[in-house]
Amino acid sequence: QKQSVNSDVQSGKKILVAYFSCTGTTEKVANAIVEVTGGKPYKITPADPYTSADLNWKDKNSRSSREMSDEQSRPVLSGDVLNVKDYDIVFLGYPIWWNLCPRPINTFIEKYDFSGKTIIPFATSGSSSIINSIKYLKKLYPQIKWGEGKLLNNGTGQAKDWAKQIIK
Ligand SMILES: Cc1cc2nc3c(=O)[nH]c(=O)nc-3n(C[C@H](O)[C@H](O)[C@H](O)COP(=O)(O)O)c2cc1C
Repeated sequence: QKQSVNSDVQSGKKILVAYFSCTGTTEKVANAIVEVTGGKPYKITPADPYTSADLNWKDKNSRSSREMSDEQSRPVLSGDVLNVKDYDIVFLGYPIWWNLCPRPINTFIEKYDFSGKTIIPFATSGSSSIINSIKYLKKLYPQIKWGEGKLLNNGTGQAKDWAKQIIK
């Protein structure tokens, strides 16, 4: 699978770097990936922005806790409408929330038709791995070609090295 991603990029396919980030950590590595790939950045923007109270994982009733305990939760997004047809490969970045991707990522994937496209996930976290979140995405969205994802907790240098190696 990785082989075909590489040759797709070599043949000049267009790259989108879509990401969701509340406190800037994922955004930093997303920007590093943009720099290396020449892809178009796209910030996934919830219509209702997350406040720090919303992000309090110690509070069972906070917005993020309620959303993550509800598999059907799909927070509404705002922001520019994407023309997915313009892109062949999508890097998709998010913070790990409760060992998963945040629900706005599900809203994003379901809002557009990514069937047959390659999506390469990347994430940042406090310490959790990305593996469980990818397993869940593959299960929910088998029509998408999922590239090998990567946890990018070691900053922009790691992000650049990784992205370079994917498009080389
Ligand atoms: C609601 C919530 C849940 C989180 N759950 C986890 C988790 O399960 N494992 C983990 O390692 N980090 C967890 N974190 C920490 C974030 O993944 C980490 O701080 C991430 O880098 C934030 O990215 P951002 O600045 O792009 O929003 C959680 C953070 C929040 C706000």
